[in-house]
Amino acid sequence: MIRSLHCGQDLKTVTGGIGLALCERLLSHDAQVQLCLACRNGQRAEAARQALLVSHPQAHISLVQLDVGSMHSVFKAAQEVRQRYNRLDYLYLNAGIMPNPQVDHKAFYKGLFSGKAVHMFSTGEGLLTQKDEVTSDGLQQVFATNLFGHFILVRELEPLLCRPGNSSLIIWTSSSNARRSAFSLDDLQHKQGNESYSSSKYASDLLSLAFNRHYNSKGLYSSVICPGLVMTNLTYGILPSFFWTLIMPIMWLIRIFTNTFTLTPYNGAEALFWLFKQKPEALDPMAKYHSLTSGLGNNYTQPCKMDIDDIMAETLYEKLLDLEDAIRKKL
Ligand SMILES: NC(=O)C1=CN([C@@H]2O[C@H](COP(=O)(O)OP(=O)(O)OC[C@H]3O[C@@H](n4cnc5c(N)ncnc54)[C@H](OP(=O)(O)O)[C@@H]3O)[C@@H](O)[C@H]2O)C=CC1
Ligand SMILES: CC(C)CCC[C@@H](C)[C@H]1CC[C@H]2C3=C(CC[C@]12C)[C@@]1(C)CCC(=O)C[C@@H]1CC3
Repeated sequence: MIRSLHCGQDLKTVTGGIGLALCERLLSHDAQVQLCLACRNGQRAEAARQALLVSHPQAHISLVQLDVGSMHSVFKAAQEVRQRYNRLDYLYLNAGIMPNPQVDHKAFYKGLFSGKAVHMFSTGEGLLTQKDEVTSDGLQQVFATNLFGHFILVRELEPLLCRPGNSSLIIWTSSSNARRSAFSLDDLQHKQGNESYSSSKYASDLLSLAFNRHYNSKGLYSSVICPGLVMTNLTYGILPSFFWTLIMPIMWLIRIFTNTFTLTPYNGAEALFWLFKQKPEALDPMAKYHSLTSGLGNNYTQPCKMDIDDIMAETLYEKLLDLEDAIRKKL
């Protein structure tokens, strides 16, 4: 029996985000798959469950309450999952936020004529800043939600993920916006800067590598994906949805030059779905798996080497273990 836990699967809009599209795709592929949706809002989680049951009435879908940005909630959710299940084959770490995003319009127009327009469109580099906040645990909110809550969750679910003779896979939804220069080992939480999103996603790339180094011998593997640019609540927070709808023909045009404009949650979930069909042992720990959509609308997954190294990954891992100790003492 395959069991799969997904963090951040709420149905917020009619279309839902990448997580919900993944659930649809998994159930269409294998109606027997058992899904456990870990969501912060009970009502929206139930709405997502009902939406999935409409197209897959026999599906096994359970819910667990989880606010991945709150460490108390992470410990409680992990305990609940441990009580309910004795194994997990896949853990999708998909929940992510980009609070108060600001677009640098000047940089955008400059970038258009710089000869680096394709790179700018595929990564958003230099275009976005965010304003972060502090959680009740005293952590930076983006760091806590996009990275640290997931780290604690994996550590707490270790007995279900590490089983002799069986391999399991954790899958991080990272981003093409992850950039080494936005991240500092001396400022893990990105207290000092205004690119907390990029920093947290780069940290998840590093952490995935560290997890592979520490857990492969126990049968646990970790992979990283990038969904491309997808129209979801996250992107509607950057520019209003009517604006994105208005410029849709321009985005289809840009897609001819950069296949990273996947645009729909279904397309964005391509790499998440592709990984589900792979043998964890065969995956490259240094690769980020990109969901891509061609100008003609065909989806495919392509690995791309990440700008990461073992020493940085190990240092990050050690620092997160120290922070875990401190949080455990506080709670
Ligand atoms: N859209 C895009 O272009 C890109 C997205 N990504 C990444 O894809 C992932 C999915 O985002 P996407 O579907 O686009 O955006 P959405 O905003 O639609 O989905 C994000 C999901 O994360 C959940 N979430 C956020 N904070 C928490 C929390 N504290 N606890 C539990 N769940 C939480 C949200 O739940 P709720 O409904 O309660 O808000 C929501 O279900 C994110 O990690 C994002 O960074 C990466 C590259 C590009
Ligand atoms: C004509 C339009 C396409 C103009 C839109 C300009 C920018 C707002 C966008 C260009 C590239 C986009 C991008 C993202 C957000 C919006 C853009 C900056 C992300 C950073 C969103 C979150 C991610 O994880 C990666 C995306 C990369 C590309």
